Amino acid sequence: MHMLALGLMSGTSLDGIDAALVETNGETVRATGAALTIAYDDDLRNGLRSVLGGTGPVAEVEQRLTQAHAQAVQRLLGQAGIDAERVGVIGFHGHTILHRPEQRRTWQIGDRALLARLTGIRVVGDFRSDDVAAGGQGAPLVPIYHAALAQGLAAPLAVLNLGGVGNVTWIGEDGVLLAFDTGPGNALIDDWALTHSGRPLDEGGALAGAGRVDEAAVDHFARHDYFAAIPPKSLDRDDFQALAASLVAGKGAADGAATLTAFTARAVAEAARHFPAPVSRWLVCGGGRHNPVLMRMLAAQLAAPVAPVETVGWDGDALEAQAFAFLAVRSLRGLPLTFPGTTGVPQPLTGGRVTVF
Ligand SMILES: Nc1ncnc2c1ncn2[C@@H]1O[C@H](COP(=O)(O)OP(=O)(O)OP(=O)(O)O)[C@@H](O)[C@H]1O
Ligand SMILES: CC(=O)N[C@H]1[C@@H]2OC[C@@H](O2)[C@@H](O)[C@@H]1O[C@H](C)C(=O)O
Repeated sequence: MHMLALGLMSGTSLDGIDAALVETNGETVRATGAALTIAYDDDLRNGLRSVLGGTGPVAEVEQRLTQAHAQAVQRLLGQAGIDAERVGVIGFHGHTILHRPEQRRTWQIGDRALLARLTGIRVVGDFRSDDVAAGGQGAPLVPIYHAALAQGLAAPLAVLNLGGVGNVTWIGEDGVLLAFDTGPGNALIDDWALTHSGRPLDEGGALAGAGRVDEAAVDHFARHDYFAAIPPKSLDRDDFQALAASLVAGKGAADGAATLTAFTARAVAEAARHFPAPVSRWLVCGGGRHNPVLMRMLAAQLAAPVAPVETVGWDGDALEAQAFAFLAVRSLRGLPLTFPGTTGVPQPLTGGRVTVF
């Protein structure tokens, strides 16, 4: 049975909370509804930064983060004119502060019971733990949603998400999936922009567009073991931070931004080498598709056409939040969230924990 579900995602780029409504039975999507993003205020963003890695005032930041999510729910429902009683479930990803699947650890903060109490809606969260406990990568989780949306499109195709980290879903004929994190998405570019321009992102790729790419640095970057490793594989937000920082140290603002942007594009090109068969096109979602310099670099490096997901009628800003609505419904129904081809888990596996208010 289809139900109205509300998905919430606080992504690795630390830009804010995405919230979206979806009508789904966890297998097909009948309709997507309203969506919004609430940017973090500096206090909460700094609070989140201070607990990355799993240390610092985690409990206090978790409470503030959960309250901000409750406000996102109220605002979305207010804007859409929908009563909370009509929403069957909230899919609450929380915020990843630690991701070490090789140690069978992944940690998303977010207080399900508090969110359920504040909204009066049952909440599914903790989507990654069961997968990691079973030996999976715990990420990416969105591929099964990509596959649901892509029903009817010509395969093979690739759906690329450029958030803080990049991840890709290769969808073959008969819906076969291979998915993994590609490398850095926007996080390195954002951090560089903040340090060198005082702004939390390279708006429109303005900095990168004015700079020159250091191709030798890009080649060096591409020799990192991660790119040759056979997928599935996943990353923490800052896994490439030290390497990237050393490769752009001493560069001017524009050249550094150009080179970091080229790292992201090259990581995607390296990812394509692992595909079982070439794709007919790349559909791009996530904030990175708003960066025209990054999109141009991708188009120059990839063999198939590259376009934002809007070309096929999807909403590239709301897609991850929609996915957690979809995954929450799958969780309630006991349907698997992860698969050998998406996280490397030995068998298709259910996941998520439900809390009723
Ligand atoms: N107009 C723009 N110009 C350049 N970059 C942009 C623009 N808009 C968004 N971005 C980039 O997209 C990022 C946000 O992307 P998104 O919301 O997809 O990330 P996320 O969901 O937090 O991450 P993840 O998918 O890793 O969880 C911003 O931090 C910024 O780097
Ligand atoms: C551990 C974690 O939170 N990973 C995020 C991150 O951001 C992008 C990429 O790295 C992806 O693996 C994942 O998020 C999306 C929503 C996913 O699981 O599909």
